Amino acid sequence: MCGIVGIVGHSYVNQGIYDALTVLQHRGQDAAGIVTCDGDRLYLRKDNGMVRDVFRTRHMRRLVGNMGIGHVRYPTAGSSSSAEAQPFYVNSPYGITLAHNGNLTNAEELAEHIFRADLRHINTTSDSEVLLNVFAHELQSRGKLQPEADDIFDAVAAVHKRVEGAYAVVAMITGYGILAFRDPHGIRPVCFGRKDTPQGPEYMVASESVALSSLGFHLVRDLAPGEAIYITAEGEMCTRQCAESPSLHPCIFEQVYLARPDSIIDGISVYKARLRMGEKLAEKVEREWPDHDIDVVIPIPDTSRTSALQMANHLGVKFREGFIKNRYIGRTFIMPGQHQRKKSVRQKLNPIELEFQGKNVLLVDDSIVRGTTCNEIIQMAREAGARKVYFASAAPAVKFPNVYGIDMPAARELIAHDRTTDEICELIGADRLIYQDLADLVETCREGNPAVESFDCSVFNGEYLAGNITLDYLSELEARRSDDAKGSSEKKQALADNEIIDLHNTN
Ligand SMILES: O=P(O)(O)OC[C@H]1O[C@H](OP(=O)(O)OP(=O)(O)O)[C@H](O)[C@@H]1O
Ligand SMILES: NC(=O)CC[C@H](N)C(=O)O
Ligand SMILES: [Mg+2]
Repeated sequence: MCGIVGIVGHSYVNQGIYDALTVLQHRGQDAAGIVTCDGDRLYLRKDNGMVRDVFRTRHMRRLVGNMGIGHVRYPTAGSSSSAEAQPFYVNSPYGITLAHNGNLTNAEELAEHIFRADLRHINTTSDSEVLLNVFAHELQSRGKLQPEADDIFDAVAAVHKRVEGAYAVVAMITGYGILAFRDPHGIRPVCFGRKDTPQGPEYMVASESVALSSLGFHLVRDLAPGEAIYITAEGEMCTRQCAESPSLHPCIFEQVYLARPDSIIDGISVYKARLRMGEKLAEKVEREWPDHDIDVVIPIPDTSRTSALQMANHLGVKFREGFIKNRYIGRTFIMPGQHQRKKSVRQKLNPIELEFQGKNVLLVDDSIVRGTTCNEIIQMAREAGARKVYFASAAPAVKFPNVYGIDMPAARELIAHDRTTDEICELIGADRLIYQDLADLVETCREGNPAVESFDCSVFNGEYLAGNITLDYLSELEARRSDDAKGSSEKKQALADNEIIDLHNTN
């Protein structure tokens, strides 16, 4: 779940893209990049790190031009080397740069085919570089000296036929315009907005609507599954459906954890969906535990705050901020290694002891994935003097790997995989554990937009709608990307860090 952004404006877009990336920082903390286009020249800056660290004033000054795209990365394929920071670039045809949120499930076959049949060289292990080369090949094969919107949309249609998995993409065609498209299952989000200026309209595409509103663009709508939008450098905009049988199955984990609460995704206010998650969870407690003895509801900051607040309201129990978050530490779940994630929970959250002493506390989190957070937090609550520590998750048990852009590659790393709720409860050291039911979670999200008939719930139910996800695929993914596997490839990554073969990257 990286963050993508693209702007076509009437003045330099560097600051706007930078600002949008800071708003999307919660979607990826590993690397950031911006490429801008001025006439027929591109200017690129990308590196590992948070947005504020990657772009210094000197870089910003050199990112000139009235259109550009940007990316914040949370790796789900390849390595976390700076060589795989995005946007990626190919020089032919026209010069194309591309940034991608999602994960291709047939990247290996495609890479092989691109080399053998399309005679294109891929220099990294990133699936996004593969995607760029498939698109470039398809656009090149239209054979036009000057591409028009229909040529570009035809190339997207051909990409949809070759590529499997999840992809929300923004790409820039040097000198011509900016393109964005969404996979035919609409798994990862992407929306577009417009701002009217005295010089004419400006357009922006982004992973989440919050990036648009914070830059003064109004949300026009989400891209439909399979749909593409093309905005020329002159500011003309058109859209086209490029997939043969599109159907919308947005990732439900965006609503649970990934997205900011102030975003609206596929017509669903994330904030309201999270409020409803809290309400449903409270109803479950009332149903299954009518004589509960909870004294206080305490959220695990940040993401669970909205659900926990509503849960407490509904139960008629006090809501208290029992953990204070160090605002300078990012999200722990999207950090690359288990050691770092574990250490960060303690650095990030600190208890206010008086809220725990002698009380039966209900700790509420949005989800339990590896169990890193709840393990530490329950221990901290006990150390702070809690009498009983109950734990509730606004999402159901995460039991299956994700293959669509969330880095959960190994079932055995998931605390709920092959375990009952009682077993998990014991393992995390809670006095009671309550999970949301999947049907309830789906209802809380659908209520926001009943037109969304189905969600990608694969991490909860193991049903993979896009791509051919076999047991072999999953075990191969686990072997390649589990924490152990990533650890052993660290040395290779360090070497790769010095191997960017790309546009001149501003130092
Ligand atoms: O079971 P785990 O593997 O620990 O994963 C789940 C936890 O990770 C996330 O928090 P994170 O710190 O990433 O972000 P937040 O501050 O937005 O809650 C999520 O909100 C849960 O708290
Ligand atoms: N989280 C994502 O969307 C990742 C995009 C891409 N698969 C990468 O690893 O760079
Ligand atoms: Mg959290």
